[in-house]
Amino acid sequence: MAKGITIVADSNIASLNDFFNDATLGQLSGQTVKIIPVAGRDIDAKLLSEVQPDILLIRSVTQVNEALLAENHSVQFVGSATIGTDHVDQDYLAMRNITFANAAGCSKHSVAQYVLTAILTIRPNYWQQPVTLGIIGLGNIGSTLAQYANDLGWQVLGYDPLLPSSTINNASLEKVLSQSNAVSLHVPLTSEKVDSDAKGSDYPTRHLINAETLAMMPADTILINSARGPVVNENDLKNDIALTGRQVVLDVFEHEPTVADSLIAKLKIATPHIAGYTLEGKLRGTQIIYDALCEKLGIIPAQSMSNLLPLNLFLWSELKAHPDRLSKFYDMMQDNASLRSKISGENPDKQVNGPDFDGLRRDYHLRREWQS
Ligand SMILES: NC(=O)c1ccc[n+]([C@@H]2O[C@H](COP(=O)([O-])OP(=O)(O)OC[C@H]3O[C@@H](n4cnc5c(N)ncnc54)[C@H](O)[C@@H]3O)[C@@H](O)[C@H]2O)c1
Ligand SMILES: O=C(O)[C@H](O)[C@H](O)COP(=O)(O)O
Repeated sequence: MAKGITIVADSNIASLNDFFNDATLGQLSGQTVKIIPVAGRDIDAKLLSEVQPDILLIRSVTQVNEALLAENHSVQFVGSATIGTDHVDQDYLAMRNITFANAAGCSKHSVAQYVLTAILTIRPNYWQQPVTLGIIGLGNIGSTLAQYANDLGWQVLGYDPLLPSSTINNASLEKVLSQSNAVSLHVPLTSEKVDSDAKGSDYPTRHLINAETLAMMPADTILINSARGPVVNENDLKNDIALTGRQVVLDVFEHEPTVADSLIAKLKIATPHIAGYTLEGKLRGTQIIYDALCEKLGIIPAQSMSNLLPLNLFLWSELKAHPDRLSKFYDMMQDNASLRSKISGENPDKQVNGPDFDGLRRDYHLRREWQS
């Protein structure tokens, strides 16, 4: 009897059992598949030492590094059903000869639609008037957002120092910040390169938005962060808002999953890291890591997300024709209210506690991604 395949997986990964089972993974070798679903923050070194799984499937809340895997000698594949990879020490995995896959691009449309919804919820007149949209980071999400902006006839000012100049990568950071009606952040979380450390960046994004860069932005320029919380220095942001009255939308937070009320109270819109949380975005994330695992195992994928998607009637073309239907496509203020309803405690420690923030994400009713 061939040894079975044991998988430890973040229980917040969409449709785990549909993608990872005897039929979808064991059809060649006759192997049985055992999935152990665990809350992402509870996947720890003790668990991996005791269970010794073959495969580890995670999302962004599990830090994958030497501390997690030092006592584990069985994992051969790590899949993160997310775009961001700042929670994974990829150099360590490579040194351990552990295959790694993330879900690049999986929720690019979902996040771009989140940003459009934020801007048009705050300023519905932007449906009809010329807008300059600043985009910092022009990869999968930033470039997708630029497509939607162009579709609305908006001008795009884009800044991405790691990509060649283009029709959207067309401005300095200063120009994007100083000449846009709204600025949206779509960069990975990276730190200063130290010596030959491959993990660092020549263009680090940690605290990219700080007192100096905020001062370059006119007071009425909207700022939206749906990238990673630490891209924005939150103390500097609070001071900027107090000074300028800036309208700011945050989906990610520097000290997530804890979020201080002293910050939330200053925000125009605050949501619990759900910009990518559509059914399509999450299923695509699972599909991509499933396909990568099949490639590792040398088998043909036997499951497709198309089998799992109900009819989707949300059409971007319809919304463009009927902007008044935006709240029926995505009522972002409901997510804003849900997060604010979780604020507890007494000043000066009023905050959203971590378990409540995580609960909002775990129980989130997945939106539908607008189809073109
Ligand atoms: N809030 C959410 O639900 C959510 C969902 C998906 C992704 N994200 C975050 O969004 C980030 C971006 O996603 P993506 O799919 O566009 O990633 P991507 O890797 O396709 O693109 C990121 C781009 O940022 C650029 N970049 C890097 N450093 C920069 C800097 N200092 N200044 C300007 N540009 C810089 C890179 O050159 C790249 O083109 C992810 O890394 C993830 O952290 C958040
Ligand atoms: O990087 C991404 O794909 C998104 O930020 C995603 O939402 C990760 O967050 P998670 O749902 O895994 O906590």
